[in-house]
Amino acid sequence: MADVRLLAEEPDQRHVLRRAWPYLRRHRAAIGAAVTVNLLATLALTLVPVVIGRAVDELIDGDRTGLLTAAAVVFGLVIVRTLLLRWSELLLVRAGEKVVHDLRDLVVERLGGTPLRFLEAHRGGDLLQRATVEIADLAAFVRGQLPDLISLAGYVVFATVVLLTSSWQLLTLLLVVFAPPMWLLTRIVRRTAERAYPAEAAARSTLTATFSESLLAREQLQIDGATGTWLSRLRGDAGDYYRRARTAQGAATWIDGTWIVQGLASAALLIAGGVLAGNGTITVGVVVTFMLASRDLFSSVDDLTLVVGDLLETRVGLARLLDLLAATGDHSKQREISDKSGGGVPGHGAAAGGAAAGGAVAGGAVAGGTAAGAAAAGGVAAGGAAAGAAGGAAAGAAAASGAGLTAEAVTYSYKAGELVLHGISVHFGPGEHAGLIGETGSGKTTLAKLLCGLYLPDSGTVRLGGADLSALDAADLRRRLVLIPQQVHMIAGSLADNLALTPGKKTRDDFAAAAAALGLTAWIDSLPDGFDTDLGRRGERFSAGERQLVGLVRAAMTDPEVLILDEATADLDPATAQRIEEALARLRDGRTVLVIAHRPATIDRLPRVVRLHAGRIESAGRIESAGRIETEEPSCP
Ligand SMILES: Nc1ncnc2c1ncn2[C@@H]1O[C@H](COP(=O)(O)OP(=O)(O)OP(=O)(O)O)[C@@H](O)[C@H]1O
Repeated sequence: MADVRLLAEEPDQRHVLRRAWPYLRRHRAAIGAAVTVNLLATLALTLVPVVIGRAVDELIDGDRTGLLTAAAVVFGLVIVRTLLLRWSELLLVRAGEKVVHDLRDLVVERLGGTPLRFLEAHRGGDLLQRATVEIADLAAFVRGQLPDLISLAGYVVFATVVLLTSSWQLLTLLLVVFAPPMWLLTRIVRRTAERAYPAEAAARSTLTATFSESLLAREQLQIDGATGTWLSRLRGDAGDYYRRARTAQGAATWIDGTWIVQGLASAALLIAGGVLAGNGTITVGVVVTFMLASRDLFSSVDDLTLVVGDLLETRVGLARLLDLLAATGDHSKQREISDKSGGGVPGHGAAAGGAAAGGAVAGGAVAGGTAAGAAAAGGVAAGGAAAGAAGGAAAGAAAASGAGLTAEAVTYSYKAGELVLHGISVHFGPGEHAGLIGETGSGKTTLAKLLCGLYLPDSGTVRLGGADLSALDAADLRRRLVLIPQQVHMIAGSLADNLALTPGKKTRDDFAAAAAALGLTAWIDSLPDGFDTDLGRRGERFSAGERQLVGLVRAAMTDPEVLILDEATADLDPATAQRIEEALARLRDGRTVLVIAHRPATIDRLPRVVRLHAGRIESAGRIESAGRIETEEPSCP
């Protein structure tokens, strides 16, 4: 089984910020400005107890003007702090929202480009949780707690400096009475939270996944009478989440211990301050400054512990998000590397290395009835030459149109050690029309997904016009090779909304022209609102056959070189089957078409049929279908 990096349920929490930095770096100026303004606001607040302490001393000395000046300065500081804080909040929220917005875009982009195998290896609900809820939690933290976190942390630092400059004796006492128990409590909270929060997040994700699967499978569960069994599974997951959430809440109760520590520290400071002021070591004003500043310091540390609790929770979400970005980033990196490795074929078979084989198979050498041009291209051309020979042998269907599609010794497994395809070698020549048949589970759909690049083979190669699929640019590949699956995916909305899901921008005229070209105008006109017909959620008002008609119209607009149709097995009423056959007949001219055929009528119409049996091409097997008997020779070397 080819490597797919699986997401960790409880990803590594270490160095999360450092790992997040590459995604934050481009916003560093905005973040830096916001943090600076926030710290200036905090500094203004820190100076208030100092001014009040001075005013008390001046009052004791009988200087009433000093008191008035102090009152004015305090008022000024409060105004400055309020304005600066508001400004910093706006800056922080703006910078934070930009980061979150970028992350959201990146996740959507990465998930869109990630191999199907990766998506299939994970529960949809888990991916959804990471891509939506965890980003939303991050956004809420940025908006709600991040400004507080910075200003509280800043206050702790500034207040410590103020206390140190006011009285080292009282600061020493404070450090002895307050710091050790606080350090111990914070450690306990951190330790318990580090265990409890990731476990809670993982359990929540499992519950979301189970819940979303119950919604998706609701019909099936009711039909099978399995609702009870599923509900007990859902209850089990909910119970597990409840237990872990309680443990996480238990971790938070440790935070209340800080009140006791603060009370003890205040009492000790008051007594020591009184003694020191009494013997003239410090002034009463310094004691006042100390008491005010230390109260603010306590409540800052208190708030900080709470915000740090939120921070730890957000860190878990961020770590899970980074895990998703790293895993999906690995895939895009792989594609990037293969794009740069010289196999990239931006156009139709025109790139170094792939060019000769691609060009030859796609239209040149083979059309002229010789594989000589391809043979001259060396290594890559070996596939092309063989392909040319095989294409020529393919019931004379090889035309000077479309591109040849070749599987060379392709293997694939969904689970390690359990091969579903055992070294498939097959070639469909340019312009050839062929069928792929075989019993249920023989691997037809899997082979189709490999042939169109949705899966990458564990070993072996798939070539389009001689070029390795994995080296082709993804967007180019999607334009050149279209797969219409058994269950065409539809989105909520109208027929027009669904038809618009093709590369490039398409207008109503394009829809109408494509439908007309496939002989489907009468069918569109028969729909209640034509192209505006509402198809319901995920197109559930259309049968599987009608969805395939939508797929065929999309394919006509994309105009690919190769079309693979995985024929629907269900819901094919005679009228729809007739429409599909007619549309396909009109669409197949000038391109390579492979149909995974289930119905005898379809098989009969195909000039060549390849049979799969238990993941192997049945060598020299006899293909029997509705009165026709052919011999299929493996057509790849
Ligand atoms: N996503 C998947 N994860 C794990 N196993 C899978 C997956 N998809 C298919 N398989 C297994 O791979 C094997 C081949 O399945 P595949 O769908 O390719 O067969 P098929 O010939 O197309 O069948 P059908 O005619 O029923 O569509 C089967 O044993 C199937 O259970």
